[in-house]
Amino acid sequence: MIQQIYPQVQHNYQFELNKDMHIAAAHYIPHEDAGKCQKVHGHTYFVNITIAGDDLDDSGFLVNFSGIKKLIHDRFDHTILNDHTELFSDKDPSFFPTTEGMARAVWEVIQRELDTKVNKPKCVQVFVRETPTSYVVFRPKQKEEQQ
Ligand SMILES: Nc1nc2c(c(=O)[nH]1)N=C([C@H](O)[C@H](O)COP(=O)(O)OP(=O)(O)OP(=O)(O)O)CN2
Ligand SMILES: [Zn+2]
Repeated sequence: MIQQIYPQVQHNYQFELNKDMHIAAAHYIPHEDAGKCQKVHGHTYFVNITIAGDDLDDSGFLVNFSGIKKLIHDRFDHTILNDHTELFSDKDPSFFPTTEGMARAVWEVIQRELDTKVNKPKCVQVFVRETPTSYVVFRPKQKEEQQ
């Protein structure tokens, strides 16, 4: 597992947890500007997910680390990202499976799950490294009532 320094996210929650994982997946970017990346190719994505909150659940967890891994790793590992048509589209550039698109998709899947929890944790940052030299950070827009 790569150990690295992550960009920090500002928040006022008392607890913050981070879960790292590797995901082996293939994709292609359906646009001529993507050059060689228009062809199907693979990456070992490195993903760091940051979740924060003030309240713990009945297990004393903000959220179970293994549940987070299951949700994301089991869904995407050894798949073709473009096949996840519930999250990505080959027609709408806003939903191409770019590094940006992957970071936002991971956030959406995680936050949807967190919204079902009684202690209401928030996913405050998703970091996705696609190659040794390229990464994206996704942070949700803050709503007025959030911290
Ligand atoms: N903003 C984005 N730009 C690019 C993306 C992307 O997802 N978002 N993706 C690609 C390619 O798919 C590729 O996987 C990554 O490109 P790049 O970092 O250029 O990869 P290299 O290994 O060739 O880069 P080096 O600078 O030689 O290390 C392209 N752009
Ligand atoms: Zn790629």
